[in-house]
Amino acid sequence: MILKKMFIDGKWVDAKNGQTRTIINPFNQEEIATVAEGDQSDAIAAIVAARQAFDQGDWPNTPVTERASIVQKIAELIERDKEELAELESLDTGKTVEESRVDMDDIAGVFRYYAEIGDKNGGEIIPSPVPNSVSKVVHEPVGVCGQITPWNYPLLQASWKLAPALVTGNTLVMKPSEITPLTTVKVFELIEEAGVPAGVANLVLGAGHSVGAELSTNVDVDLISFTGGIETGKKIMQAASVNVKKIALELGGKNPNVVFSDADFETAVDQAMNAVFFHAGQICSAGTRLIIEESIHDEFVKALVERVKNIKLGSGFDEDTQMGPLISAEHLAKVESYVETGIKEGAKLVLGGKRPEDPALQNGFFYLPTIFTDCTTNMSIVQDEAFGPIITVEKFQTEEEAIKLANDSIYGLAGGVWTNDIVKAERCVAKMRMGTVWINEFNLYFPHAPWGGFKQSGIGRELGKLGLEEYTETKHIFHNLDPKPINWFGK
Ligand SMILES: NC(=O)c1ccc[n+]([C@@H]2O[C@H](COP(=O)([O-])OP(=O)(O)OC[C@H]3O[C@@H](n4cnc5c(N)ncnc54)[C@H](O)[C@@H]3O)[C@@H](O)[C@H]2O)c1
Ligand SMILES: C[N+](C)(C)CC=O
Repeated sequence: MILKKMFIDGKWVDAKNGQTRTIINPFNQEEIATVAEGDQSDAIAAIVAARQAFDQGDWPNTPVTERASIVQKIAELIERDKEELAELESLDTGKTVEESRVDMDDIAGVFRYYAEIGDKNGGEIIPSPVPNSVSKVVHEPVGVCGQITPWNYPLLQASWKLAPALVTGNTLVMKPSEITPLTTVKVFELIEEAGVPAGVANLVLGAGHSVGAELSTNVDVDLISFTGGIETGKKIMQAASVNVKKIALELGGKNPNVVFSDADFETAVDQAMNAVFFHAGQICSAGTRLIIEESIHDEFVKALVERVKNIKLGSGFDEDTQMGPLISAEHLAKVESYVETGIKEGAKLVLGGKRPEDPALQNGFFYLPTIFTDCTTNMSIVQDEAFGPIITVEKFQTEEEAIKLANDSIYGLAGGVWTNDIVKAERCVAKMRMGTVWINEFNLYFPHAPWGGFKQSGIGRELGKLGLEEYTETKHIFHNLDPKPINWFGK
């Protein structure tokens, strides 16, 4: 099996310690790749390269139009290699190839978007209170950026960091999740092909506690951008305080999906199902907390169960598969334990709650789509992010109650409201404490709109103009065109 290497200072290298890691397919546990397993020393080498490329290299001062055309070239190369990338992503994560193809289109779109807006952040002249002077604000790259990504959308989450960092003139060290590094390795091949200079974009593979921890603590890293779980996010925030790094955190969610009785019933059922069971619920913005108006609750649950029980589990490479496996044995065990806790807490299991019995699925990390009713906000299955195919159903009688239930979470990533009453919809979303709220929609994101969380779902925003600004420092330049002594202390 070919060894996938790391990319440091423009060279493909093995881990200094010679270690490797085997990557397995979550569908059948077959080995799909061997990759270098770097550690702290490789992270330091990459940070040194990125620091030198920023402090002494040309990249930060390269005209933004030139950087943008390289970012545009990366988008074109991703489109050229879309099928290979999609298949790699599905091998690595278990998601369907159809889903991975959609991801690759989104990813190319993110690079295109930042190539387009990279030169639209040119700063401004501001009115100066001093005669004969010029006051202007400019935006400069932050410096060396550490970028850490999760396993559920490996390349998509990487693209949200790579594209804005590169176009704004930063240098970077990226660490993908150690269990799903393959598409990120491939994209670094494309970054090299597109002509990004040596040392500007570096890739280190390895575990969070070694490579990730070094990126978070090393004083030569100016910004750390992290997407992952809340507990890791807290550690990174603490570590980053060592040199008051800029931090951007995209953390978890426990997202409410509120359905009023006047919503379009069929659409709401269909989308409630999609909101949770797409990618086996391994989505930060999955609509795991279904909050239904009491008058339609029973009928809605019945219709949902009828639809969900037919979801076809299987290989992401089979055309009729609708849901793949979970990512790992550890994650499967975590999901199983959430379900056990839910039962103990008194939630009513109405579907799933176990692994499938189909012999063809026994080597994969599969779990059946699971529905709990009779849930209350004090239950841990309603509060904790299980990150699996589990939906909890709560009911409400009044709009106020619905909003209270929706907001009753430490998280604030995303949420949805289903109703045909546009005034009620606007009233509700105005009160929902989340970074993204959808009306008659769920789980939609696109490059132009910012993404990020309220409350403990994170700090900062990715995508949109704000996603570009995360990678810049703002500088005020004041120029006195007619300097004279002030004589405040006399002559
Ligand atoms: N808000 C968003 O946009 C968004 C998007 C995708 C995923 N997520 C969240 O990601 C989580 C799932 O991903 P995961 O299980 O890979 O998360 P995780 O926190 O376990 O790992 C994420 C990354 O952090 C690294 N890491 C682990 N320990 C570290 C440490 N001490 N220091 C530095 N890095 C460390 C890991 O190696 C990995 O690369 C879920 O909570 C999900 O909601 C959020
Ligand atoms: C941000 N998103 C929705 C693409 C992936 C979350 O896990």
